[in-house]
Amino acid sequence: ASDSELLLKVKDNLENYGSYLDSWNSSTPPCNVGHANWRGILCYEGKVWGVKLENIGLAGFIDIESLKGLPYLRTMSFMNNNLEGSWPEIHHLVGLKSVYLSNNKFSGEIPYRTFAGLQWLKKVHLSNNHFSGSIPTSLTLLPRLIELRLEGNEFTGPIPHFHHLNRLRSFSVANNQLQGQIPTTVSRMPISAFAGNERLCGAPLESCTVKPSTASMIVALVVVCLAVLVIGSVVLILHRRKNRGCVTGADNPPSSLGKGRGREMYDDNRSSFRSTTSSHSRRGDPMRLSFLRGDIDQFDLQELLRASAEILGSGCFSSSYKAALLNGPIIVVKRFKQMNNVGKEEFQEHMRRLGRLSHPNLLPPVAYYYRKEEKLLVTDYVQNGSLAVRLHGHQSLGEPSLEWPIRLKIVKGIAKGLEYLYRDMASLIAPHGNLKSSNVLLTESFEPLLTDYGLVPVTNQEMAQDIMVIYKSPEYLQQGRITKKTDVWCLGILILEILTGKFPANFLQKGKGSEVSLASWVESVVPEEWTNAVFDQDMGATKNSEGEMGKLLKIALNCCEGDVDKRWDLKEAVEKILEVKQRDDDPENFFTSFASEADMMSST
Ligand SMILES: Nc1ncnc2c1ncn2[C@@H]1O[C@H](COP(=O)(O)OP(=O)(O)OP(=O)(O)O)[C@@H](O)[C@H]1O
Repeated sequence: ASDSELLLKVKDNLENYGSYLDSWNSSTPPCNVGHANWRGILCYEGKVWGVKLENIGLAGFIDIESLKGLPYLRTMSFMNNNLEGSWPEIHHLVGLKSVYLSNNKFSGEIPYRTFAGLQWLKKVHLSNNHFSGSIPTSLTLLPRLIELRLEGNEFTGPIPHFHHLNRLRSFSVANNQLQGQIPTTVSRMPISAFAGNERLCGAPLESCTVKPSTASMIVALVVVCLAVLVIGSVVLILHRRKNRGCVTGADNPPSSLGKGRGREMYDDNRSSFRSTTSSHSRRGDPMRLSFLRGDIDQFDLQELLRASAEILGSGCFSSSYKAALLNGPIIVVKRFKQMNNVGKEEFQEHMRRLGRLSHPNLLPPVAYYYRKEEKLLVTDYVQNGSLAVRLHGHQSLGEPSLEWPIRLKIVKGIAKGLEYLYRDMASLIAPHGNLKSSNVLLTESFEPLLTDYGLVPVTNQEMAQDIMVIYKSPEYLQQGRITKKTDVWCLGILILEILTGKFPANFLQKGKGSEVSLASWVESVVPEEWTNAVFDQDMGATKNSEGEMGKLLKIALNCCEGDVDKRWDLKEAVEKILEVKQRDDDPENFFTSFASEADMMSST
């Protein structure tokens, strides 16, 4: 559809604009080069880059589906109107730099991932609406955020920990119902930014040493009891499966990986939390779930009690269960089988460390549970399942295979997530330790999320050697050592798997070099034959893209280099990966340059 058709649809869904939008009609395009024809439309070189409809008493709803079709849309303002209803899901407006919805009547919770991936977003103005629930945690990851105005809503819970606030010049969460300690990252803001939230404490407000009221103690007690019941049910379900043998994703042929397997098990193993809860709680085990993320009120524990558990898969290392809450998020509870040598303090400290990590390509744990013989990690459920299933199980699931642009996006996301782990878990020799396709999950927009990272220090050493991918590396198999470049080897093998569609035989190895590795097979084929013999035929290579595919394949081979001294380090590998383009003739990153020019013009 043309810009004009899309914007007319937007108009159709708005109400009460009177004659203000008379210029919005199909007789002229919204933009001519140099100027706008339509009122409230901002143009740049003949392209629609902004919609600004303020102070006109608008009602109706914002048709985001149509706005999605405007590739150059960078700013959107509907301030000072009468718009109501739930949060307009701006998640897909990926080029957006500013969003102004203040002084309307929007209400309800804002999905916590709604800002994920909106990497250009600088200004978010949502003040004086009726938004409720937690402040969405995805806001905390926006790298360019300079203005965040959330005052005058009904947000509850704590203020999340923001990561990129050096540039922030305008911030307010005043007049909400927030509570808890103000994170140090925002404590330099003026008192007025926090005013009107009775239960907030810590600098710049008063310190947090107030005695808890009786009411809050009762609430805390109820929450702990519910947590005990929920964990009881999960533990019981997990116990039932305890001795059913061990099948690692890594040791399995691709056909039995992931979703397909999960579905088979679903029928046999569907369990109700409620039915198992009561029997387990009678035994009165002292159990406590520790939450690592601020927005825990997303987990309504009473709802959890009514939820059903479904087995996603079970490996040597872990078994994963999906639990669907009635009106809330779907979560995954993962039980680890090989962590019983770790002391409580050490385990807790490590989990807190993992909980502090935050990056758009990581799936952080939400909560954990520690008992000597049981370790559970709770994470969000990720919609599109694992990369392993998408690569190897898509045919049996009747789903289309992944095209080259998506595969490249996945590789870049994995590289960025790994780079972050190397920076923030620098003390670990292998900051990931178990990078493989079943530990890469895909969001709805196929953004990859790394999981099961940073677990080497809390895993039993002798079992880790059988389970974790780093211990399949040439340096470990030949010299019994791992290095800072061992995760890079795992990355290389993973990229080969993504490009060839073949499951890496390396991971099947129990002993030394018993199988031809994926890397040596690729190396045995001459580059001229790569298009026909090496690249996954389902990837859709074209004359324009195969050169770039070849570049990525060479990068992977450099990462898989058996001689650790010659192997690239992570920094070099990531730099090279991020340089790969979708096509040989990619225009000089038009998107990026346009975005920064348009920003200079955005006076709003
Ligand atoms: N949060 C999640 N959302 C969606 N699917 C998940 C999630 N966590 C795990 N899975 C999927 O569930 C299945 C089982 O995962 P799990 O981590 O227990 O085993 P694995 O990765 O196959 O093997 P291993 O035990 O060696 O880690 C895998 O297909 C995995 O991709």
